[in-house]
Amino acid sequence: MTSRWTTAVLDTDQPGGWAVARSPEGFLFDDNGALFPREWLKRQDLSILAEHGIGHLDGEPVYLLELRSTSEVPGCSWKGLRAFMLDGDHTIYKVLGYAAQIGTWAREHRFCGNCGQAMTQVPRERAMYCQPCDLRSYPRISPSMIVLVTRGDEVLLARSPRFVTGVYSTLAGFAEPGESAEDCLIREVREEVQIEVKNIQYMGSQCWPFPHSMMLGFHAEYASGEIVCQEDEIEDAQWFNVHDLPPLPASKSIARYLIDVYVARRLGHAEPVLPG
Ligand SMILES: NC(=O)C1=CN([C@@H]2O[C@H](COP(=O)(O)OP(=O)(O)OC[C@H]3O[C@@H](n4cnc5c(N)ncnc54)[C@H](O)[C@@H]3O)[C@@H](O)[C@H]2O)C=CC1
Ligand SMILES: [Mg+2]
Ligand SMILES: [Zn+2]
Repeated sequence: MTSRWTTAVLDTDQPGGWAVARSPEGFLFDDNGALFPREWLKRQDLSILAEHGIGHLDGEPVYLLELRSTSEVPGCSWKGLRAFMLDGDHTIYKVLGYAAQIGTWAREHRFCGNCGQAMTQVPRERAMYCQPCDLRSYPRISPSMIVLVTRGDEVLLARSPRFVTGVYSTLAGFAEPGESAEDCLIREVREEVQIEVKNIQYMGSQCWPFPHSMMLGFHAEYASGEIVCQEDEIEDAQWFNVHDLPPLPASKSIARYLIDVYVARRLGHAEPVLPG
């Protein structure tokens, strides 16, 4: 099956195509969704910081208008990326997730980190360039490990104070310089719950554009230790029986996938598919 959405670096001097608009309040949308005819959108009263050609949807070029501030557009409203993930078409969420990552990165790399001078967009490449330093900055991606630790019929799930009330999820954390994926996973589980794990198995990955994580998902078995929650980071962590699980993360997340796969295996059900 060919993908409906492919990323590309498009020339913003070319006319036509679709456009999405992103402000501090999220993406613009109306009854037809978040994609607007680009020429129409550019005639609206928007405070455009930058324009990026980001790819093709069903063969049509798509651009991002990154705005300085939120403006009123008649008949339209603004909505955050998370809401598009939860209730929208998955392909549109992929377009908007990519747009959000490019918009954030370009906005945060307008000036050279080495000399402080203004950087420029490199034509035909997704990079910002500082001529005096001959320095290119590419979109930032932050690898994060996410792991479901299990002990027979039990799974280890935890709550961060940032989660929706009642929801428990798998453990996760950002890789630090000098670490392998496995080193990071072992350290994060130790730090967050003081548990040791064994038999680490890679399960799959997922782009998580909040704002620029690349989630690498694993399964690991419990080896030793008693749960001790990390202060401030982990509000509660428990072993839950697969027959008696708490409220879980959103169905399209890799956290949910890791849990659903394990439960399906234990109960002999069909395995779910990880949303790309
Ligand atoms: N897609 C999914 O199913 C899930 C995704 N996640 C994502 O995984 C990522 C990591 O999870 P957390 O438990 O929050 O991480 P974590 O356990 O490493 O703790 C977060 C702390 O890491 C530091 N930090 C923030 N950004 C960083 C970066 N880019 N590199 C290194 N350190 C950084 C900050 O001190 C922050 O308070 C987050 O982006 C989170 O949204 C987490 C759970 C589920
Ligand atoms: Mg964490
Ligand atoms: Zn420079």
